[in-house]
Amino acid sequence: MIYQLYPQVAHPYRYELNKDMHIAAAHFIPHEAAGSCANVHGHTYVVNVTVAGDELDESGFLVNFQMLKKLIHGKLDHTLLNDHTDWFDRHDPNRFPTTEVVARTIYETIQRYLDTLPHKPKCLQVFVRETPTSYVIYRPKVGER
Ligand SMILES: Nc1nc2c(c(=O)[nH]1)N=C([C@H](O)[C@H](O)COP(=O)(O)OP(=O)(O)OP(=O)(O)O)CN2
Ligand SMILES: [Zn+2]
Repeated sequence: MIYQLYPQVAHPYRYELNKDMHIAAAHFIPHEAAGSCANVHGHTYVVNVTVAGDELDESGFLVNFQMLKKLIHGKLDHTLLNDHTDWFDRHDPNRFPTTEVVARTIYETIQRYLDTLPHKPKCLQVFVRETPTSYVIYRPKVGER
């Protein structure tokens, strides 16, 4: 159970929802600057996703919480992140499985799904905590949301 307060994002929308997920996964950062993190090791990632919009769908949902979980937890939980070559690439630093890239790629995955919905909700923030002392927030630029 996660009951954590996350940084707020200011927005003009009527509805905002947040979905928390715990993801147990391993990774390694394929670069010498990562030091010991270049070796395979594991985390329980704590992820919070913020979605907003003005309209609900025919179910009364902004977006189904279960769909957000399926898209992210369903793909990554109990996996080696580096194996997801559609998300990560050992030859491109913008696609190494760092906390920054994990947060951005979660955003991209969710927004791609939201873009298929007729009422067009927006993902405004993705919070990813990799360790008790390290987290990243990814937010799209104002013109993208
Ligand atoms: N900007 C980033 N720096 C580091 C990342 C990252 O994704 N982005 N990742 C790592 C390692 O993967 C590591 O798992 C996490 O690093 P760190 O916060 O140093 O973990 P510790 O638990 O050892 O932190 P302490 O505060 O020292 O206990 C490294 N850097
Ligand atoms: Zn790590």
